[in-house]
Amino acid sequence: MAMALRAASRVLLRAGSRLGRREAVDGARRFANKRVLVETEGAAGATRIAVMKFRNPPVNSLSLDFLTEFVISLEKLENDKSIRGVILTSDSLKRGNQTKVAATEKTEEKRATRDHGGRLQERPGIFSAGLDLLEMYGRNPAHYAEYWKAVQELWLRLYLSSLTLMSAINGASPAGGCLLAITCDYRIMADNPKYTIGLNESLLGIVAPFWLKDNYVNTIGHRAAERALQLGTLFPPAEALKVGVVDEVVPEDQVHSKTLSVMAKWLAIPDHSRQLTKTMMRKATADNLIKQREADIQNFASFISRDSIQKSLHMYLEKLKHKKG
Ligand SMILES: CCCCCCCCCCC/C=C/C(=O)SCCNC(=O)CCNC(=O)[C@H](O)C(C)(C)COP(=O)(O)OP(=O)(O)OC[C@H]1O[C@@H](n2cnc3c(N)ncnc32)[C@H](O)[C@@H]1OP(=O)(O)O
Repeated sequence: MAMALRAASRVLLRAGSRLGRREAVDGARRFANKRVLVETEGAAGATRIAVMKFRNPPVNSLSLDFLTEFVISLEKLENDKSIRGVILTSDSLKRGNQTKVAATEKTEEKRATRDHGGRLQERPGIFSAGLDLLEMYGRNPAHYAEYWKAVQELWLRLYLSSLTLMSAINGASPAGGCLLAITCDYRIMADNPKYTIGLNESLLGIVAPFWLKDNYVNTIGHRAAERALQLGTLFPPAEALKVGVVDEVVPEDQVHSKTLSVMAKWLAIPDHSRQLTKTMMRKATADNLIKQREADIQNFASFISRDSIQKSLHMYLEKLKHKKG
């Protein structure tokens, strides 16, 4: 009987659910899609916290597949009544023995950093490189529309989430990476001057959409957002803290523990009053997009299809490819 149970549980653990794999690890629970790993902490029956780790090599860009998996994972957590708080972070760790594959190799796999066993690796020190430039360059308008709908969906889900969301920013966080962070209720950033955060779209020759601009204004205020958006400012941690893009800066090895302790304070507040307050603060901003979603998709598709914009993106991609260091 015991053997049969063990065999059955092995089968269950191996079986991939529609949403991804589910495993039991050291008492904690986890499920994983290919690009998002979700680990939950806390005893069964008690309030639990989930940590969503991005692992979309090489730079956690928000590709269509990543956005889809992210939304599925978030929905799953929203539906789990024992989960009240979620931490967004990158799975990218400093690892040794990495080799950057030649820039002349074009496919996604080949662009990634690999270890000596040839396995794909995240590049270290990146929270998220933002929207995937390859989803916005050299594709057709139908693809742009599909992609933008997915970007909107993720933003709406995060911005209106009833969960307490925190970001543990353990790396560079430009543009769409900053978007992920500023949808959260609280942001803690690693104190590493190599990491920057902000909306740098203007440097790429593109423009942040109005709803992202609104989210930024709600976070850092109108004047600071006006200046930072025009200049495409990427703030190092100390400046990000000063302007209010992040709420705390802590030594890199304390980002996770600090986020957990802040989360515990937030979870001491009754859910219903915190959630109603959050909705009161955010609904108008989200409704502004909801009522004109389709027009926003069409605007994006036609804007990004323009020759001049494609040319800017091409130049930016080339610059990234040939940059030193
Ligand atoms: C009229 C108004 C209408 C409204 C229309 C709206 C318009 C659209 C607005 C959309 C809003 C856009 C938001 C965005 O998020 S755009 C993306 C912005 N992201 C960036 O600028 C980040 C660029 N990347 C970097 O700065 C660095 O890569 C980074 C600091 C993240 C990491 O540096 P590192 O040195 O570690 O790694 P590499 O630079 O060598 O990069 C490794 C490979 O990854 C490729 N890469 C990097 N970023 C991206 C990306 N965002 N998407 C796709 N690919 C990316 C990079 O090219 C390297 O590739 P190779 O190995 O082939 O060289």
